[in-house]
Amino acid sequence: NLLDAPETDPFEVARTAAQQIADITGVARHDIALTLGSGWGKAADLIGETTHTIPAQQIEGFSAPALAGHVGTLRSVLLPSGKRALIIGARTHYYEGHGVRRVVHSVRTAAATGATTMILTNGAGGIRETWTPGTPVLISDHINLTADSPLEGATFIDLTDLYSTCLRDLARSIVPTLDEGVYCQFRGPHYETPAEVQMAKAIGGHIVGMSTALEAIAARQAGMEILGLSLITNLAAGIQKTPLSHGEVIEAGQHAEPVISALLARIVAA
Ligand SMILES: Nc1nc2[nH]c(I)nc2c(=O)[nH]1
Repeated sequence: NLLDAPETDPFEVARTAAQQIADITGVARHDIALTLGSGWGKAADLIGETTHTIPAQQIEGFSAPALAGHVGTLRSVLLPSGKRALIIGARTHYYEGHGVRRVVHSVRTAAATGATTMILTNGAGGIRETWTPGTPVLISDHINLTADSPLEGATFIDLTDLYSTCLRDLARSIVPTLDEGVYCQFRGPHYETPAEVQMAKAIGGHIVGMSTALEAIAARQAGMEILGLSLITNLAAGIQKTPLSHGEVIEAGQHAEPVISALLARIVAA
């Protein structure tokens, strides 16, 4: 993959990818982009009319998906407002070991298509006991525990209000019961030990996951306004008394799907 070569300019690859998307879809500019994580896949069908579905590996810099439950496609969706949404169903996770450039390529590509709003969704573990599996929560801030960054060189970027207060207020105006929390991105692919979950809690985290933080930093670098949403599919290790199972996680996501997809559709329509 082009992005693996150090001398490659990742923004050049994103511009190429964006041009390919424009050529294939005939859509010169997309206004909003959404990355749909575990449990959020149905939202694409509810937010508007999909006019084009592109296998992600056809686009420069994207690779085939590594995880069951994730589809490797890019979709152009016509919203009722006439605006265009780019739906990224081809997330690369940091734990795949392809490097941080590949993790954030989809965000950089979305920005290059013209999108100014980035909605990042994921499936995650909850530290708050009140969040039963299937609960969607707004991300208010993040703690990046990957010890990595998508930024290269002396690019000092401010991350204040990274998860737009304005967009969170909008989401809450639609669903007042929406809670929020601080998202901790771990490297994975292992889930946290109970001690690590207690550490995350002690440092101010409420949600544990393996995505999103690095993507949000890249979205801020691209000047996008960001909304983050986690679907709590399990209580984090040690918070619940039984061991975690990937099957349980997928099942909780599928169960919550219609509810959270409708929520996302209403936020996008607003
Ligand atoms: N790190 C981490 N990632 C997750 N993704 C999902 I779905 N559940 C979890 C979890 O409990 N921990």
